[in-house]
Amino acid sequence: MSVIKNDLILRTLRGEKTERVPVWMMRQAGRYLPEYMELRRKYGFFERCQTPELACEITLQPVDIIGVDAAILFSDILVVPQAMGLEVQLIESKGPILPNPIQTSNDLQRIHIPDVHESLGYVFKAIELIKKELNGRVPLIGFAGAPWTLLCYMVQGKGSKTFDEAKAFCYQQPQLAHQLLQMITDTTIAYLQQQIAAGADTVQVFDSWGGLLSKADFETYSLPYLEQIVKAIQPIAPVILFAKGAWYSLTEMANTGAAALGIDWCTPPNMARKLAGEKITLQGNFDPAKLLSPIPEIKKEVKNMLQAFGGQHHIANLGHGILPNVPVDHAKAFVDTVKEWQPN
Ligand SMILES: Cc1c2[nH]c(c1CCC(=O)O)Cc1[nH]c(c(CCC(=O)O)c1C)Cc1[nH]c(c(CCC(=O)O)c1C)Cc1[nH]c(c(C)c1CCC(=O)O)C2
Repeated sequence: MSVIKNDLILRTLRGEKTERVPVWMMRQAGRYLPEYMELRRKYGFFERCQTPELACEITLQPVDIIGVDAAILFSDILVVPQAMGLEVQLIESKGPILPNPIQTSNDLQRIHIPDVHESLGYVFKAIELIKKELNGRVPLIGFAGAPWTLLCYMVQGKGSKTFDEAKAFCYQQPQLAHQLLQMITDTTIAYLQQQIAAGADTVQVFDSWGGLLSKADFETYSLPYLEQIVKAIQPIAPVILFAKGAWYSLTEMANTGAAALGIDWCTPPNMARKLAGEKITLQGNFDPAKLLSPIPEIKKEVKNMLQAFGGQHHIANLGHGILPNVPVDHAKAFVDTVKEWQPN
């Protein structure tokens, strides 16, 4: 194992003070990069995920091109439902499609808690390769979808603005919903443990649709499962919880013992800090669409964001994934501004 030269993110996650704020971007390996688009023309989405050499090459692209302080594994949250036995297709311009979603207790019989070595071994191989190629330049972030967000896709069968069918499933058949959430949680814990065993230095749990639930429902259908994941994983590697839109439960999420909480751009940094407490690291929260502003405007707004977080116990990031139409030099301006900034 090589020593990590730039370990700013890991030190920030441990709650240490650092000489500057570290930075990475959600979905940093993706369509705004011409180098990614070139591989996208040649290989299918899951082919890119399942071929360790391709996953490795794509993971390293933003490290080499944009200069971020961490790599994030190139994969997708939907490889977990796939490993559990559901068919997942990724249709260009339509997003994910699961042709046989879960709707009844019979449907639950079609899925299982997989042996992650067998069904997701390609991910661990990719991680080993990435660690070798990174050679300690920056840490590697592993990840998984939160059980609630995966349930959304597994029940709705496709992307949605409201995930109303997934919510109806929970409200009409709560017992079944909890059974499914527990199966996803057990799979996710084993999956993240093996990502860490393969070399991931930290992991992020993406609850992209957490904010679709009321506080009470978030604390029924999402939080207890996030808590199980944190309890199992935090003793072996720092966990970043990102529940987009679920600002109302930041206190409860901080109480899980996670190392860091992701914040979206609708949650002001001072409010997030008040709710989450003084100790925990906060990550975020630049509006991804603001990367479409002129570069001088991006620089000004990034500095405002950094000042609002105060310069310590903060990992600079977007408040959600980078948009495909962001010019590369705008993404680079975001990263460079963070790297150059010092608090007043
Ligand atoms: C909800 C969700 C998914 N996947 C993910 C989430 C949670 C984060 C979020 O809310 O954005 C997570 C994800 N997906 C991908 C990564 C790779 C690592 C990274 O760079 O952050 C990560 C961390 C690659 C991807 N996953 C996907 C792409 C685009 C595929 C392509 O067309 O090349 C990439 C680079 C496909 C995908 N995968 C998913 C959707 C809805 C889509 C289609 C919409 C879209 O294209 O953005 C499910």
